[in-house]
Amino acid sequence: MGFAVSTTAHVSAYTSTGPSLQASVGSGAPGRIRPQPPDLAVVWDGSQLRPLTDKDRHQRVNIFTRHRMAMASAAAAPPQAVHPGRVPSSTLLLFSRRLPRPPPRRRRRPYRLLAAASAREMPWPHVLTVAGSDSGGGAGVQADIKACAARGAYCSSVVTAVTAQNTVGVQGIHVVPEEFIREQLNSVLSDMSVDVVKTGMLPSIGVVKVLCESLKKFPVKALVVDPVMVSTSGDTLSESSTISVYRDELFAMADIVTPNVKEASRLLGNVPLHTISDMRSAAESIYKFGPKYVLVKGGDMPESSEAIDIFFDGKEFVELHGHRIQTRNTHGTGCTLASCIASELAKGATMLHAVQVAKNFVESALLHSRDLIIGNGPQGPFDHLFKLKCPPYNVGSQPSFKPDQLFLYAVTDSRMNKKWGRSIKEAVQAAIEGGATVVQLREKDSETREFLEAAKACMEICKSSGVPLLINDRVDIALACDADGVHVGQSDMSAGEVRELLGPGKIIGVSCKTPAQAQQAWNDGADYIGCGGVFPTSTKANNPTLGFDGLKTVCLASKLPVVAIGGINASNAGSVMELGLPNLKGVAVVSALFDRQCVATETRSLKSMLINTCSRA
Ligand SMILES: Cc1ncc(COP(=O)(O)OP(=O)(O)O)c(N)n1
Ligand SMILES: Cc1ncsc1CCOP(=O)(O)O
Ligand SMILES: [Mg+2]
Repeated sequence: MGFAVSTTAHVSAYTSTGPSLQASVGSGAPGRIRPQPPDLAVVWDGSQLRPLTDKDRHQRVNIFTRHRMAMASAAAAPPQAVHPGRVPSSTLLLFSRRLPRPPPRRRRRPYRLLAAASAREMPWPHVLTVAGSDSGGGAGVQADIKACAARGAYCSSVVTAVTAQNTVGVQGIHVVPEEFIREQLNSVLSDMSVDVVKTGMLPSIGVVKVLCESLKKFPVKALVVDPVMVSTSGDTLSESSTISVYRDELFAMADIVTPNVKEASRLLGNVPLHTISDMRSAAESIYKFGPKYVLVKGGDMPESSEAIDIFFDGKEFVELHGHRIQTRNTHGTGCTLASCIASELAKGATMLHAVQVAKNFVESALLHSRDLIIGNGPQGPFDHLFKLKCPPYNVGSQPSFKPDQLFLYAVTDSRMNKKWGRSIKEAVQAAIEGGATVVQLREKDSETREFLEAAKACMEICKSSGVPLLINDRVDIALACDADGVHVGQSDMSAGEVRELLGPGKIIGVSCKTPAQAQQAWNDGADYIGCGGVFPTSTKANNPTLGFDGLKTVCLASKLPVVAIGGINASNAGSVMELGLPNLKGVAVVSALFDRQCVATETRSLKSMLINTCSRA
């Protein structure tokens, strides 16, 4: 008897016997998750089964509530026979009665455990695009998937139509039957924890209605409506009769609607839109159809060196100014912009921020793609994944970070260096000599120019000894001296923004005191987290002490390797490492190394102590 368990998914068997549930012999291979919706979903809280709560829903695990009665009975009489020892608490269990082969000699049909998902598992921001396929790959579903990928969101797709299309224009359209669009929507929305739905080509009234019905059945965090009606080549993609249902039904459900000036004009009965003031009026009129925000895009407005968009939140207008990039490769910009907005919303951004990020992204992509040649027509596609070709991304090296480098993490301090009469360079040299495995320059008082000079000198030392050099807080200094990475705290630039600036090859650390911060660091693309202060410290003022309990809580929640910091020295570092937390990779130390006469000696003895402790464990 028992559960077949793997760390991320579990397949086993489960029987319902009257009002209570009992475990039965495990069957099926660990790690396989069946795609069909389960009949029963319950949460294992570490000691018993309980029904799902709203809180569970916010953990973004897949939750199905098709058989509420079954759930209720599971809660009413928790099965004493179930002791899934290795199933972590807060685990969502999904069961189905649909067995591949009904097992013999059982009076009742057993529930088969389909999957278990820990609430701690990392959510991946998820955008569902409901749009048409562009065979040329520049717009539609293809653009949406690339845009979401570039912005770090997962993108599922419901295809509403298949177009035969290239850089010349649209040669043919095959609309997917409405019932099959409904089936695709059902498949994705019933299973995949979609955060944001983004719409593109919705070819008919029926398709818009099917979408509205599905969204009522499966509500999502946000709906981004790009009212695609006519392609840039002038071909009609949506019957003009859909305009009324767009306005009356879909817009009312939308968080943002993103027409270009031509679309805005059509939505408003072909009113002429020539000026910024016309765009503002159009945004106001479209807002009255019910969306929370409107973005009227002015990229097509002639005779302007700028691409000005109007953002309206019902009260205020924001004029968003961008550069007009001179290129033929603009096919798919609308789809891309809307998908980027959707991705940012899925990641938790506010609407205006999402729009600004999306606009910047499109502008950068156009800039990088302006000389690309794909196809012979007047409208070429652009490169959504241009960043893969940008300098920090193509240096030919794999991201260099290895978690074991956190083992003895030396953090410099300008005041201590002054006190002991040594330069930053001398301090770093000594720490490396003593065996520091990574160095951080934490220079709170230095002038920028002086700091940069010192950082450049330290880079030379670190490079030649193979020890990564990270810069605390100052992304500008890190960029200027080509440091190996940056460490940021909760009030510094976010790790996501730092990643944008540094690229994937650099190391990014984030200070975290809570599981939520650790989760965010992971979402933002950080490489490690620093957690502390573990012990009281006078090096950093007003820094709460977490103690072992706090450190443990954060480590258990973190998907990233952790370095402990705060009041750590030779007498307590061993006890930190002896906590035996698998992702706790080392200790970060300031005063115990640098507020001492001989930095190299202190570093060496702390390292020996750590090595001894860890080799005993
Ligand atoms: C490894 C490591 N962990 C935590 C910190 C603290 O960073 P932060 O929270 O930004 O505080 P300041 O260092 O900026 O005062 C760190 N520097 N390194
Ligand atoms: C930067 C920082 N972040 C949390 S505690 C701390 C200071 C650690 O310094 P020390 O090792 O001297 O206690
Ligand atoms: Mg900081």
